[in-house]
Amino acid sequence: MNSFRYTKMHGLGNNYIYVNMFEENLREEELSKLAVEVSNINTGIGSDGMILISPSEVADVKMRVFNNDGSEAKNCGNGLRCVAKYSYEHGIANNTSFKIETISTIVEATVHVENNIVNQVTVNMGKPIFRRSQIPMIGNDQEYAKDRILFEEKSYEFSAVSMGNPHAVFEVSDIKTAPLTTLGPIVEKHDLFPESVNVEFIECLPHNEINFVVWERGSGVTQACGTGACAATAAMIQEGKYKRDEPITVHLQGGDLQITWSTDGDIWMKGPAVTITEGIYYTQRGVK
Ligand SMILES: N[C@H](CCC[C@H](N)C(=O)O)C(=O)O
Repeated sequence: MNSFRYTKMHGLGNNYIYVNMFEENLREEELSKLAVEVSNINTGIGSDGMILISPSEVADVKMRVFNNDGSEAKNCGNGLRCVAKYSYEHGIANNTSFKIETISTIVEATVHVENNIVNQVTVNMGKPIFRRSQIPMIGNDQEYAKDRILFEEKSYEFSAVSMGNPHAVFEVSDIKTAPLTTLGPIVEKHDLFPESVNVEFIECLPHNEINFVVWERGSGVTQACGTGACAATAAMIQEGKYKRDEPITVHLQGGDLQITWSTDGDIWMKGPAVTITEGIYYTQRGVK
């Protein structure tokens, strides 16, 4: 029987099993299946996926993200805040601001500390990508990718944005009636998206507020999606609904994120990170 230590953390209810690879050494070929195993609420620990906190050659720490279907993701906003919290509290990072490497980018995180505990984290998520070919999304290459999908005799228009990972953002009049669990999985695997896609339904409110629900690529409905909140905010500012440099409050099912797209081009995300529990996971897999 093999075992390894884990920490379960969440960002607005978007929860993952975090493994400190400075101390553990899980085998590369087992990672995808292990993510599926630990995410199972009945036979595993239960989570939206697994996140590895590893040494980096180009930043202070590296984050690798596996969805609960075992697919590896290129970025994760809620995961970045939890990795920042963990790294600071466990002495992996020695300053309150430091760099985190992901598959798609290197971001700068700043932890907000009270009595040596990190409750809030601000992350510079870098620049949103709108070019169709870079989402990636098939079709004629546009600078700002909008398209529409017919579903149950209604036409749903969406904007495509990448935050290092792909997002299809649907603006609807009321998210309570959005076809999240019906249209969400169809769009996730739609032929338009060669690498699949995360699917957000949003409702634009006055006073710089957005209501938001998400069907995540590789995990289904989650309580929150940090990169999705950034993607949705960028799309709505691009469409003139809100302004650059003004903080937008995104109301996700698990709580609020503050997203600001600055005129210098970077998107800033501020929100909570919470440690739920830590323990030892036992597995039949040859993980070491
Ligand atoms: N499902 C996403 C990864 C997790 C993103 C989300 N949990 C976040 O907080 O950004 C993908 O496959 O691109």
